Amino acid sequence: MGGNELTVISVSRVEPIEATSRESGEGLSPNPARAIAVSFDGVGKTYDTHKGSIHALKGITIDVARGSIFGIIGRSGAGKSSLLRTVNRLETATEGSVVVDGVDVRSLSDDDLVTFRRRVGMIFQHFNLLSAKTVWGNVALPLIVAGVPKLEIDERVSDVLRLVGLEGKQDAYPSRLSGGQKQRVGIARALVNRPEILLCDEATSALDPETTLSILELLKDINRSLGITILLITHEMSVVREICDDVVVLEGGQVAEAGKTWEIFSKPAHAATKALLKPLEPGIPRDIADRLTSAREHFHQRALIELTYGGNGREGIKLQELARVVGSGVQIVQSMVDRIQGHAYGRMLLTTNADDQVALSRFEGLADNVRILGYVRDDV
Ligand SMILES: Nc1ncnc2c1ncn2[C@@H]1O[C@H](COP(=O)(O)OP(=O)(O)OP(=O)(O)O)[C@@H](O)[C@H]1O
Repeated sequence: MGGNELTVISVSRVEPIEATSRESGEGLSPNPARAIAVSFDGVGKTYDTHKGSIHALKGITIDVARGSIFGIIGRSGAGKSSLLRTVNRLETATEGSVVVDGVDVRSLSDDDLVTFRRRVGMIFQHFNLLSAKTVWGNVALPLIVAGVPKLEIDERVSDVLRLVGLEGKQDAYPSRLSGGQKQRVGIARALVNRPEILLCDEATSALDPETTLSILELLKDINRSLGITILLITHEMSVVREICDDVVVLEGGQVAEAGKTWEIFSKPAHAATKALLKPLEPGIPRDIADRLTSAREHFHQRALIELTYGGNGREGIKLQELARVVGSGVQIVQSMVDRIQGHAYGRMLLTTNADDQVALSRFEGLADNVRILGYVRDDV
């Protein structure tokens, strides 16, 4: 799609998908039962294979807020897909309950399941488009299967194609589309039934970074303007940081930790979360790491001090406070500050020739954590 990938989509031009949450104000409802879109309660999943039973999920209890974007992360094999697929019963939970907008998914008859699945759209990493059908044919298919009259199909398909930025592409075949355009077709197909929930299984993993950003913008737009709750699996932590309100970290089929994205990212508690977030850590610059010693070997060496902040509502390091302690032989050698959901978090590396205890007490109060990483020669 080239430049078109960056088109900002205005969703206000199309009919809102059946009033569900924010559109109708339900997302602000004081009734907590109405504020939950998906409730997993003690969910377990066991696969019986010829090699024995695999306990993919154990005792998963989490709520997904209506109108939120909810990230599911975890290492390979942690149970992310199994959990996501219990929502539209592509996999049936073998224990506990999955309640979607008040419907206990496990109790649905086959007929009711067909109707229910129209309320839950899904998009996939590899788009799952039918190559012999045009864009129009792919997007219209769920409506044709549901027996919707042709005129209405035409109207709804052109609405969603406009929504995802694919006007004029209805006659193209998937082989003629870029990865980003194919995923837009996948999103249009998922939205054409006017779902209340959208499940995304690694929806951006096959896309380049620029296209990923444009698809994330589109998902955010859909979530905000149409109030659709989004459950999203990804292995890209930058995707979670970019769009998820809440996140659950799975490990070995269980919940390792769950919470607001900014809290989990700024203060990861579980080893699995720390491992997943490691690539986002700035690390120690190589030239400094190479010269770092664990003990002060002679008085010329300066202590390398790490200040980390975030997760406590602190708005970053105040320059005024920093200025009070800097100036006396303190050098900033690396600094990173970022914001998630309006909360600052980050890390700063400093060197100082002050005595360890003096240095630590000086920087205490400036950050949430202060520690000496080692000692370097004074020519850093
Ligand atoms: N249909 C199946 N039959 C048997 N075992 C399965 C099936 N689907 C998943 N599993 C097993 O269940 C466990 C969880 O798999 P799942 O695909 O849910 O994890 P995941 O976190 O999504 O992994 P990945 O990131 O690699 O896709 C794994 O041990 C997997 O091998």
